[in-house]
Parts: sequence; C-alpha cells; structure tokens
Amino acid sequence: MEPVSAAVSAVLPAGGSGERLGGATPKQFCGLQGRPLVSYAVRAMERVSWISDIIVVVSPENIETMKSIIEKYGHKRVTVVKGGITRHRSIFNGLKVFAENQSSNRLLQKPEVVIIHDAVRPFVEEDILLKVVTAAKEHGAAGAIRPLVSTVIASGEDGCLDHSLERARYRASEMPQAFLFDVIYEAYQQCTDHDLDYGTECLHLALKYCKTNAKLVEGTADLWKVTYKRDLYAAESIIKDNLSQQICIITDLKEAVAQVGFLLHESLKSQVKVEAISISLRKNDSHLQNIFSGECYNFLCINDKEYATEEIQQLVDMLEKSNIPLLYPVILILVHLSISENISFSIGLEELTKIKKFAREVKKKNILVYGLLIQCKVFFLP
Ligand SMILES: Nc1ccn([C@@H]2O[C@H](COP(=O)(O)OP(=O)(O)OP(=O)(O)O)[C@@H](O)[C@H]2O)c(=O)n1
Ligand SMILES: O=P(O)(O)OC[C@@H](O)[C@@H](O)[C@@H](O)CO
Repeated sequence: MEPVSAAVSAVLPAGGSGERLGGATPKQFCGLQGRPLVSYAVRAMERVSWISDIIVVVSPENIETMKSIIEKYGHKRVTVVKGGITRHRSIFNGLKVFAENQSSNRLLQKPEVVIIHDAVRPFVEEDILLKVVTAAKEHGAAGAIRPLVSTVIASGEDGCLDHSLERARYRASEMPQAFLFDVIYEAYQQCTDHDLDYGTECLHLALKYCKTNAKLVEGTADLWKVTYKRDLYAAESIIKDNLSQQICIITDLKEAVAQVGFLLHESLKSQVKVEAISISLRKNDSHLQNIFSGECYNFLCINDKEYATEEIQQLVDMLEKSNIPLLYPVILILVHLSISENISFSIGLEELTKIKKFAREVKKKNILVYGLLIQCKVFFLP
C-alpha cells in the first residue's frame, strides 16, 4: 500500500468510564484473549508505517495502567495524555500535545493530517485509514460511515412518534475520522462548552466552526464500537477467530522462510494469514516475544537440526512464559528437514518418537504438536 505523502498522526480517545458496559473496569481496559481492548486499537495504528505518533488519551487515574500496557505489549510511537470529562474534551487534550508540543518525553511534530479513532474500536485496517486520510487531505475532514440498521425516529413531548427519517437517506457515523490538523484544532478552540460537554460528532465541529464539509467514506462492517457487554463478547470471538487463522513460520533457515512463507501464503491466502520470520529459537529474540505478547499464532517450525525437540520445547516454554491464556489449541507443526547422503531413518524415527512423547505432554496445556519428517537422500552421480 502506497504510504501517504503527508505527516499523519493519530489520537485515540480512551478516557471514558464505560458505564453502558457496566462493571468496575472501563471497557478499554477489559481483556480480550487476555489482552486489553485498547491495545488492539493501538496495535492497529502501529501496523501502519506512515502514522508517525499515536496519542492515547486516558483519564488521570488510568495513566499508569496505560503506560504498563504500552510496556507489556511493546507498543511504540505511543504517548499517553490526560483525558477530560467528556470525549470531546479528551480529544481536544490529545490534539493539544501537537499544537503546544506539551509531551515531556518526546518531540511531537504537528501532523498535517490527524486521525481520530475511538480506542474501543479494535478492528481498523490500513485500508480505511488511508481512505479517510486521503479524503481529509482533499476535503479538510473525512469520516467512515455505515448503513443504518434501525430506522431513526423522533418522539413528541407525549412520548409518541412524532416522525421518522427515511433510513436510506441517512448513515451511521463511525470511526476512523481524519482531519487537516489545523481544521479540527481550530474547531476545538472555537468550540462552546455545550458542544464540548454534550457533542458526540467531530465531523459536526469541523462543519459548524470551520465550514468544512467532511467527505463521507463507506466503511467496513467491523468498524463498530464496543459499547455494551455483548460487543465485548462479539469482539473477543472475532479476535479468537482471526488469531486461529494465522500462522507464524519460525526458522533460522533464512531461505526456507522465504520459500515456505511464500508458498504457504499463496496456497492458503484466502483462508489463513501467514507471517514468516527468520529467527533462531535458541535466541530469546524480542521479535518473537512481541509476537507472543501480542497474540498466539499457530506455529510452523522448520529446521534441519538433528534434535529439533529441544527447539520446540523452547517455543513452548516461551509461549508459557508469555502468560497468554491459551484459551484454544495452539498448533505447533514441526517440520524436520533431513537432507544428507547417508539417510538414517533411525535418527528420524527416534526423533519422531521423542516428538510424539513431547506432544502428549503439552496437549494438556492446550498446545497441539505435530511432527513432519522430510528426509531427502542426496545422490552424487558418478
Ligand atoms: N471522557 C471521555 C469519554 C469517552 N472517551 C472515549 O471515547 C470513546 C468512545 O466513547 P464511549 O463509547 O461513549 O465510551 P464511554 O464514555 O467510556 O462509554 P459510556 O458512555 O458507556 O460511559 C471511548 O474510547 C472512550 O474511552 C474519552 O476518551 N473520554
Ligand atoms: O457517543 P459515544 O461516546 O458512545 O460515541 C462517540 C462516537 O464514537 C460516535 O459519536 C460516532 O458516531 C462517531 O462520531
């Protein structure tokens, strides 16, 4: 995907209390597959290389919680900012760090375009972000929209139907939204206290205070906001489903990664997301830790070492140390390549016996291990 030819940053309002969801923990800090909801939105922004800085706005009492999440999940390019009593005030605080460069620990360049995305909307992809940013560059503001599910009606003072709106003419305003920084910052500076305290729509502020008609961009169905308990359950099952369809190929055989990763991706790309990393399990590599700290993949471990079981044991140990709840089977497929002149099936079978024994042990931990021994005899022609 072509990067954007503009300085772009993101503000994620995460300073609410989640009253509609209920419970003591604000919804943005509720765990999904053991990982706080806010961390998914932060990671979604991090995956986009052309987003320079990510500002997460949280209530004062949650600043340390947010900082520990950033540390635990290895989030980068993130600055935590103190929120306000309303969502608009929180967003305004997030924008101020750019305008007034208030951030103590890093120099934050004022972006040309700023993305605003609720931190409780975990499913946001680069595609929609690029669309709203590109549209905001041209129009000054842009926002994702979705068809309405229910019809909008207005009630009279007697509590009876006064009129209804023609549903086809209206849309639901979702996130992400994007703005020329100067447009949205100016709008917030002009904003009345009433708008700051009771408004719910940033696009409206750009129109009201900067005469900027936002471009409306059709969004995907998964842009919805976690608001009620049911949304948390739905988000968790979507995350679980997504994770179970990902494979991480691990090997220190660099050429193998490229070939197997490409072949697997090509053959499975319609159903499975494949990430190939060239890494030695013997090293406690931070990249692998980041993968564990983010999510459990299914792993395809390729090696040509004589005794691969120790390596797979290392992977299981790292998985366990990453204390990710293995709420569903994690699949480890160990592909042992053995290419040599003097094939000795005994080594292969001996290795497979060890793997079978190991697999029985780890199955109790919800980790399913499969071994694949590929032995190629090399012949030298006379
Ligand atoms: N003072 C506030 C209120 C809300 N938000 C954030 O704005 C986003 C969307 O708001 P909403 O879904 O309304 O969150 P809450 O206000 O927490 O929910 P509720 O209204 O149920 O309390 C959330 O990420 C929320 O954390 C914020 O940053 N600061
Ligand atoms: O009113 P809430 O705080 O629940 O939601 C805030 C926004 O997400 C909501 O207003 C969208 O329609 C986008 O503007």
